Amino acid sequence: MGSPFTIAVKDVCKRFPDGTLALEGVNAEVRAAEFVSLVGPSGCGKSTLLRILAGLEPISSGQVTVGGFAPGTPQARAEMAFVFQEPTLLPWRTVLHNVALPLELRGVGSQERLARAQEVLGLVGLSARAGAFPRALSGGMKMRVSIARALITQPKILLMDEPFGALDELTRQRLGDELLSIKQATGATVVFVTHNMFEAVYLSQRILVMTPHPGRVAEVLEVPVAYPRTPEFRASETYGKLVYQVLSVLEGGPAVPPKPDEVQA
Ligand SMILES: Nc1ncnc2c1ncn2[C@@H]1O[C@H](COP(=O)(O)OP(=O)(O)OP(=O)(O)O)[C@@H](O)[C@H]1O
Repeated sequence: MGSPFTIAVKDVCKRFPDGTLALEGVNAEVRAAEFVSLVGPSGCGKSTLLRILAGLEPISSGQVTVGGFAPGTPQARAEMAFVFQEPTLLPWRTVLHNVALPLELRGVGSQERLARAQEVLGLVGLSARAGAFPRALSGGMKMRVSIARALITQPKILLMDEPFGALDELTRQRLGDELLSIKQATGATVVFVTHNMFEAVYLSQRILVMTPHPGRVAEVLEVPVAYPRTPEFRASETYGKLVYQVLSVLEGGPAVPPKPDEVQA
């Protein structure tokens, strides 16, 4: 997947036409191949920020670059894919043809796009269901299809808006592990919106904690634990302390990091 790719958000404000000030003075940077989560209470502007990065929403002031390009430009769009909370699959198409759709829209020939669709279905463990229709899939499987569809264009950046929000805890954890494997295999940069602090700590290298009215980045927390993350990490004291740290910032308290000797390698 290649060249370094970074997201830079400088002093961004977003006011909607009805006057709502959704974001004010937001600064953020995402390094190439980094996994960054956006967390914060409902209405703090997480989805708005993600939609701005995707070029789906204009900013009112400030500066945003995605891999050096303005969001929404063909160059920026070519490098990213968006995964929503709802898998939004076309019910009349098989899994394979849903996954192949982005390549079809780019004019890639049938043989090549179906071969690539098979490949990415393998990445999400769904090769055996290529011929199934969405109605025959569980919620977790539908989300895997949605992720495969996002991966088929080999995006350098994956923007994910609460992708596992509608799933049960176990499926959520499994998909989280799969997502980290995919991220490691593809070198993709991931920006991930979640309400779940445990999920944010488990998956991320850094967490941007946002606060509302207007939406701001209150704190940037490092998760100083190397990949691969393991079930032991979930059971560790470090994990609990990091989650507590995020919650503390959300409640307006200090971001007291765990002491270095408490952090696992
Ligand atoms: N199209 C819109 N027009 C006006 N206001 C909007 C629009 N979209 C979002 N907002 C407002 O902007 C603020 C941020 O919304 P946003 O959806 O980004 O928050 P969020 O942190 O993603 O919330 P949630 O966790 O509930 O999804 C909220 O006050 C919301 O009501």
